[in-house]
Amino acid sequence: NNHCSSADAAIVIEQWQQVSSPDAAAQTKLTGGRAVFKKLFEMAPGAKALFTRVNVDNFESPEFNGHIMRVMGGLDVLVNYLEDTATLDSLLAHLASQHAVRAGVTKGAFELMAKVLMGGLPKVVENFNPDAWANCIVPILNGMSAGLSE
Ligand code: HEM
Repeated sequence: NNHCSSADAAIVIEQWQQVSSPDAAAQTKLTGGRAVFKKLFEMAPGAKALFTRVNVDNFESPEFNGHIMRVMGGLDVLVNYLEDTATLDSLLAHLASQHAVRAGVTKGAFELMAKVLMGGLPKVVENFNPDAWANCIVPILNGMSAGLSE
């Protein structure tokens, strides 16, 4: 499949450690994830309604915290599998099917998420390498949104 080169993958995996290492993760994943969703809803206010079930109206509720950590945990697994593209594709196919059953989730929302991540990550990752990240993140988000409507 069209994933990033192993050189790009190595950079991204190494830089992701700054966000996801065990001592950083408990806070950065939650606060970073919150920032991502806040920005996403600013850019696409209509998307908020998709998350009613996980109590999006109470942005710091246990339910929405749980949702954020499922998403960030998912992203963590994907990034760490960038160099094993067969397993990566299997993970992406599973996530794609989990999103396909949620009415209203579109490809466009995933494109927006890519933009939000590319805008936010430089704030928490030192020496952020935009090319490597774009090369790796875009195929991941495309893979997860495969089969969704535009
Ligand atoms: C980095 C990108 C993303 C990752 C890794 C990700 C991952 C996940 C995971 C792991 C779940 C929980 C699945 C389950 O337990 O059933 C989930 C649920 C969900 N995701 Fe995503 N997601 C991402 C982006 C998005 C985007 C861009 C949207 C649309 C705006 C979206 C919409 C949803 C919805 C509506 C749910 C169900 C929430 C609920 O439990 O009611 N996701 N996502």
